[in-house]
Amino acid sequence: MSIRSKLRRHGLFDARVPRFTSYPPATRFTAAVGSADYAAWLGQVPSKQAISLYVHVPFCRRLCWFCACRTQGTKTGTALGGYVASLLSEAALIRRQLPPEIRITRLHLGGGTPTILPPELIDRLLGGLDRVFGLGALDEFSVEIDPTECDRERLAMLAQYGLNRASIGIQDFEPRVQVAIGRAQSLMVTTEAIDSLRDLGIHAINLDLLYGLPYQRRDTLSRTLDHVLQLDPSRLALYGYAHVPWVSKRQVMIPTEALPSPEERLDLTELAQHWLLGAGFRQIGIDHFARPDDSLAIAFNERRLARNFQGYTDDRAPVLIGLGASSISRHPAGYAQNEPSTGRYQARVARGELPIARGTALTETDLLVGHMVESLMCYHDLRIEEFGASAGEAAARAAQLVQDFGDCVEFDGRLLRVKHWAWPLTRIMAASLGSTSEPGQRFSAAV
Ligand SMILES: C=Cc1c2[nH]c(c1C)Cc1[nH]c(c(CCC(=O)O)c1C)Cc1[nH]c(c(C)c1CCC(=O)O)Cc1[nH]c(c(C)c1C=C)C2
Ligand SMILES: C[C@H]1O[C@@H](n2cnc3c(N)ncnc32)[C@H](O)[C@@H]1O
Ligand code: MET
Ligand code: SF4
Repeated sequence: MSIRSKLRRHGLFDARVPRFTSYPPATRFTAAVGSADYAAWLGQVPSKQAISLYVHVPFCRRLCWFCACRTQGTKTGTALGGYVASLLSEAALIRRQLPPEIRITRLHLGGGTPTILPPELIDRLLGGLDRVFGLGALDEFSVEIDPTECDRERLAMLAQYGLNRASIGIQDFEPRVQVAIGRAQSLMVTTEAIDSLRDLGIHAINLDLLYGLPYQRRDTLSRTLDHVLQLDPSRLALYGYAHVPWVSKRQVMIPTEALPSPEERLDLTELAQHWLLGAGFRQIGIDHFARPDDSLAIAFNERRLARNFQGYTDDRAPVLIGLGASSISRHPAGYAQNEPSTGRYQARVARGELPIARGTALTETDLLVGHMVESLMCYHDLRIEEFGASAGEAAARAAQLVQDFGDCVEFDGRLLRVKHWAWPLTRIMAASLGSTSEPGQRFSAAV
């Protein structure tokens, strides 16, 4: 049987599965977790704990039609000052629940478009966060950047606060694809943004690409990859376009008749993998690539990788505090998500409430399955000894994987490895480890 037929038999071309940026996935969060639970979790953070901060800026000057991120358009930017004030109030509310001595080791500004903030608001936000939490112990400070919505002044302000990694949205350079996804972005404006970053001493540069976009074909993707390699990033994310108009209404603008088929999507991702591996990148998990000297590649080699809401990370801090509308926080006890609506988020903060809308507490089983999902998504393998006291249960679940995916895996009782040809099935395998497919839940395509 051909590899394609085997992948088809295991459902690759029709399954819909979570992207597993968390386990349980965000679609399983409920109102059972609220502000009181979150306050209790903050109170349990040990003194001097390493903490990561994520700050969500849900505003964009443009609203690209393909985008499934939580964001809203703003022409004038009048809402930005009030939003930054809410972020700082929320930070103060959180700080009160934490022990006196904490260590913020990572800061990530995401969105949306954080670089929509003018320099004085960047200064107010970062100065404020520094006063509330202390940013003196940061080992990584990263920002998501839209090259069409940033300039030297804003980047220089970020650099003053220690910016040392940037993640730049590209998606695709082909003009016809850009028109179809409502996102015009020239190679020149992208190059200028990257040059400015390098001038400021920021050399850790990640670029985001998508496969599976309308009108994207092998020849167009090859041209995009050619441009991308000339930009010489240290890391690349190659996400599969998730067409989920029930999550993101503006995706109704996407011409669905021009979308590649699932089989063509597999072709496109294989083509890109081939190019990137040939250009000296290492593959990280299901959709990332890194230069061998990039911290993600090093973490992969040392088995220190983790999943987070940005995809992959070498950040192992056990506590992630998310600030801003729709942000998710992670504690050893569970996940808590803020109000997704910016208005409700700001109103609750103004009332002095931790603005939690929903979440999930983690059971022992969630922790084990989450750890197994993370291992499959990071390494395409499971090392049973890594599951410690739960090793017996992990081995039983691995045996179930062998039952369901026998030809795709090798298992000797201690190590389960997904065979290389079967890597595209990783999300499907991960989904089979736990109960994530509640009725009516509509995830993105598996390929
Ligand atoms: C960084 C970009 C993206 C994030 N999520 C998505 C993108 C493109 C896309 C996405 N999010 C969800 C789905 C559907 C389910 C799935 O296929 O896994 C897709 C395609 C679900 C989802 N993700 C988050 C939440 C809260 C949900 C539930 C649905 C909803 O709220 O509408 C969390 C989350 N994901 C991202 C961020 C930044 C984020 C919260 C801060 C990244
Ligand atoms: C933060 C990153 O998330 C990715 N992104 C945004 N929207 C989607 C989607 N619908 N499907 C897949 N990835 C998406 C983009 O690559 C962006 O740069
Ligand atoms: N908003 C930026 C861009 O589109 C960052 C990635 S999308 C969250 O380029
Ligand atoms: S891709 Fe970036 S700029 Fe475009 S709508 Fe999404 S968050 Fe905004």
